[in-house]
Amino acid sequence: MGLGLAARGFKAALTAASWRYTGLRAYCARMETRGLLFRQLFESESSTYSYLLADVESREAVLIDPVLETVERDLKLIDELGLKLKVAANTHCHADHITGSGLLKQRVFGLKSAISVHSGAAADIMLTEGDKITFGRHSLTVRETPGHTDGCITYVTGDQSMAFTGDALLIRGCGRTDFQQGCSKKLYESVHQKIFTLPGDCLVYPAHDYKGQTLSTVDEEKKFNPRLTKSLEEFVKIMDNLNLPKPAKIDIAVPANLVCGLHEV
Ligand SMILES: N[C@@H](CCC(=O)N[C@@H](CSS)C(=O)NCC(=O)O)C(=O)O
Ligand SMILES: [Fe+2]
Repeated sequence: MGLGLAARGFKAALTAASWRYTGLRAYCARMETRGLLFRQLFESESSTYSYLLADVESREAVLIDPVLETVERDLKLIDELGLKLKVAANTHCHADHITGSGLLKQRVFGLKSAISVHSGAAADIMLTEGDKITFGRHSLTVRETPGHTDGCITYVTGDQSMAFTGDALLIRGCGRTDFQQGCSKKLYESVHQKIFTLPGDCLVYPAHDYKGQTLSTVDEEKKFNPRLTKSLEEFVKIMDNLNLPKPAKIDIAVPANLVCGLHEV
């Protein structure tokens, strides 16, 4: 007997979900054969992605954009995987949530926080263009990508196969430019000069996604991003007319993030 319509839909959804799950697991496993351990982590209230990267051999690890509310979850995972967390690396001074960097520093001996020197925020490591964060045999190179904020940076893996773009480039979108020194012209130039010049198959991992997507590629965004495929003039017009409500936590998040997340750096 054939499946009913609803049952068929359910089966298709299940197959897609399990494919996504096994696909992601297979992808992580494939990277581990290259000596890089990788996990994408999600905080649902702010729709923020954090990224855990570690050297399989030395177990040294970096956590990109940790969130205060998920510090205990992340520490448990780091402990379970037997990793030594070296750096909490921020892509920018976030306006919508408090970074986990300060609390992590209290919990992990020797851990260093990192942020751009242009962010106006305090951290142990103040980053500029070309700087490298090293963990075991791996490293992340800093590309300055201002525009959403002055201190936005993109972290790129040594083989240029992954870029952690913060809020500069989101999947089929980009960070807003209406507060925190935002400048749409600067953002357009940053994305075109510093991200779209990476290899086409370089995977793009943003700091947020509001539509349930997890990653993209440079080629995909060059082709399908509805804002950044436009001319500069059209882009500026789009950004001037987003009319987004300001992030609910902006008044507590920005001051906290300027001091690395409520805690002493
Ligand atoms: N509703 C959220 C804030 C959503 C928001 O403004 N997101 C920022 C990134 S966090 S600074 C953004 O740039 N969005 C771009 C867009 O096109 O949505 C909250 O209240 O926290
Ligand atoms: Fe942001």
